[in-house]
Amino acid sequence: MTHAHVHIIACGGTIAGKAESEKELIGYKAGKLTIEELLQSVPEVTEYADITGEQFCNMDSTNMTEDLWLRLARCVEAAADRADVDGIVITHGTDTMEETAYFLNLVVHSRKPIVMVGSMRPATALSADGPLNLLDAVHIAACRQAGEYGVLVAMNGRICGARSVEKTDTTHVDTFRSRQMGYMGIIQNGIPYFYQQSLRRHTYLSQLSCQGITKLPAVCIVYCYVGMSPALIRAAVASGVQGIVTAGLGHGKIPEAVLKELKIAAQQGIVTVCTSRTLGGIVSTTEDDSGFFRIAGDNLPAHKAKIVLQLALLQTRDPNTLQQFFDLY
Ligand SMILES: NC(=O)CC[C@H](N)C(=O)O
Repeated sequence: MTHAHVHIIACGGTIAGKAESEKELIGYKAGKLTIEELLQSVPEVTEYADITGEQFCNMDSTNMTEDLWLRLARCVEAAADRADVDGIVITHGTDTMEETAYFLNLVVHSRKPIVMVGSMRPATALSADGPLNLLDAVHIAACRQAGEYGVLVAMNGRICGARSVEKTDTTHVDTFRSRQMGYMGIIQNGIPYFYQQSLRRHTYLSQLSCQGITKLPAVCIVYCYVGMSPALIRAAVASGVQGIVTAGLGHGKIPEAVLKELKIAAQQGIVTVCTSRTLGGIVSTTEDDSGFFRIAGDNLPAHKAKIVLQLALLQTRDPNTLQQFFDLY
């Protein structure tokens, strides 16, 4: 049987992390091992696929930037366009993995498997979770069917979709979940099993794109809480944002004084997208008596709604048209 060719794009994170001792699970440096060293820790990968690798960056994903996202999207797309590549694995720090996964899910227009993977324990730890996670990710990327479901996150035996995946625990290995929508699949003993897929547009069906873009539109997130100052909105406007995503209360509610500032911002063409800090349920469209139209972020968390808004703003600034993107993606 001929092997699938899986190309690994390495970005760093804890999976490439090193600590002073094998007992040290927190005080370590992320992004230290190279892709070659990572692969040495799990030589079994070559039994299941022909592996090539490239070091895209080697960093703590806390410092991921939108500029790197644009470059990474091009790198992934270039790999996916290669006739000799069947699937792609991206190793990445877990802190921003859900954002990178969703960004790539929207802008990489490929039907080949794209699987993101990381670890919660550094490579030097007792019971490091990286090697098995990496082996699992390679198995999934070698499985043609996996390309149907958009960008996937494979961690701790679970397969999550990019739209719904969330990091739910600061340090535990069982941190990546899809609490609202459930896992897309499970990987057991090297075999991926799929149970569901997202009906929201992604990868080969996505009409969002960052092609030819050197900078994403500036959008910020404002978290709502008792005692918040409307000055936060004025500061955001002064910083030059084109849009503001609110992580609102309950059904996306925003304190009156803050809402007033958002209405003023709207007069300058700055759009507001409402999400909820509850991280569960849907925020639906609301228009108040003054005709101030707030875009509804659906059931996306603020940091994912921000990505949709940034990509949609590349195509339109009309709030009603922007809303349609949130209904589709
Ligand atoms: N478990 C991790 O990967 C977290 C380590 C680091 N902060 C990162 O995201 O790269």
